[in-house]
Amino acid sequence: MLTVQGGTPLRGTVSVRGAKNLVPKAMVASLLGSEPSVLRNVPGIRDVDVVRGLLELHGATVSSGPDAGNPDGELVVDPRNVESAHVADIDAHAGSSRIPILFCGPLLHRLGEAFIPDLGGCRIGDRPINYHLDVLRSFGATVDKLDSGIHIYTRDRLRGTKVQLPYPSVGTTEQVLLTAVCAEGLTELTGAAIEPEIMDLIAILQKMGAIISVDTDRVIRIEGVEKLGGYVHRALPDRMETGSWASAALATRGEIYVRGANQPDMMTYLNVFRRIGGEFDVDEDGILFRHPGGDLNSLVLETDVHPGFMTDWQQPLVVALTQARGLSIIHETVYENRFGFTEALGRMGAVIQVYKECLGGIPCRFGQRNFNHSAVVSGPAKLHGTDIVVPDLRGGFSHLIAALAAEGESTVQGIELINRGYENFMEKLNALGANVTLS
Ligand SMILES: CC(=O)N[C@H]1[C@@H](OP(=O)(O)OP(=O)(O)OC[C@H]2O[C@@H](n3ccc(=O)[nH]c3=O)[C@H](O)[C@@H]2O)O[C@H](CO)[C@@H](O)[C@@H]1O
Ligand SMILES: C=C(OP(=O)(O)O)C(=O)O
Repeated sequence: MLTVQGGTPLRGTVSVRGAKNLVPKAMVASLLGSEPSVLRNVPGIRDVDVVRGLLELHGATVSSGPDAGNPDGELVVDPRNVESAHVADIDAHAGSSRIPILFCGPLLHRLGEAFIPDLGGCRIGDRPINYHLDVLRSFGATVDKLDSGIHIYTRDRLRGTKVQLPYPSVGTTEQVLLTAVCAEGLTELTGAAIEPEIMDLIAILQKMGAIISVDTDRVIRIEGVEKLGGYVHRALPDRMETGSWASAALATRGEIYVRGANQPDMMTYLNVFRRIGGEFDVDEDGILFRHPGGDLNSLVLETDVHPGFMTDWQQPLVVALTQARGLSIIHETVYENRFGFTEALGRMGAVIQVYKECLGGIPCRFGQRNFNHSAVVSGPAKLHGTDIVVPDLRGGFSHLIAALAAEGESTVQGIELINRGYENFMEKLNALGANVTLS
């Protein structure tokens, strides 16, 4: 449990490393190669440990790692001895992250079959995998749902296909990429997601020998090749963590320099940060985020797929908006259930009302479907400490910064969930002058 004494502005420097939404997938991609791959800038987060464990279960050798002796966060994955799709304790990884579903393409190419445990990840909506399974079927694989997970297999080489996504799903776009690169012939994906982490994955696959073109209007074409090699790659920085610290600076009236932050990937966030009244300076090594003093501005915001405002930025920003003058309206259009964390904020004194209606310009998939996916925040609210149980990764970080912005003491339980996406967050909080103690 964490005890937080709030009310002190966070000031100082934190470093961000490779993106949680790229690094584990880059590790999976290494399974497609005939030689070892080297990934740099790997953060010490739980999602990386989970994928490392899965790769080792399948027979890959994973060496180095993000420890004190490895400041560059280098990870070497040697897939040459991968020979097992059905690993006895794969269920030990059930519920730990979303990544296991992305092992399908590489394992089908290498071994002709894959066993996928039940997936984890944040409980912020139903998170079905119907698009993934439809895509795998369309490449020619057979999908059997078992009590313990899913068995996917093929006797022949997978064939290129045409896929049209009903929604630009990040994971399904990655599923198509990781499967199509070694399938026979051409794959055309329309309605693709184009998040920066996907572009970085495409860069990795190209280094391995893949032929992938990203056309206009969310169309990606992949020409399958017979064989891929290894890669050497430095992962792009984590824009979700960058946005989280930026929101923490606003919420606590502080000033945080995020070393490693990359402006091009933060464009949309930075525009919103400036509209709220936040100030920032970009230099070669990172971005300095600061509270301007005085009042913040309220605003109307919709989350969306890239290049829109990313859903993973939403929860920490809501905490900052509790301190803005006036009414802010947030319409969450990516996940149907991402406002559960506001209940604890309400107990801390925030004034937040959630609505089932689409309170935004774009009617989204969740309108008329009974999901609380819009929120109205009224501020500025004086926050006070309370007892909190972390609900999910970003919700947990948001609770933490709310506790740091609040007057008095809070207790936060379940902080292990935060390790899934924030490297060394306790050390970083201490470096920023936060008054937090672990017991
Ligand atoms: C590990 C990782 O990279 N996670 C990110 C990834 O999640 P993830 O890849 O799981 O998110 P998706 O983009 O696939 O999901 C977007 C929407 O599509 C729906 N959907 C998705 C797949 C499917 O088969 N059927 C279906 O209906 C989902 O329920 C959701 O409403 O992208 C999200 C959107 O940027 C981010 O919030 C997550 O941090
Ligand atoms: C929703 C998130 O992640 P995941 O898809 O891994 O649950 C997130 O990082 O905010």
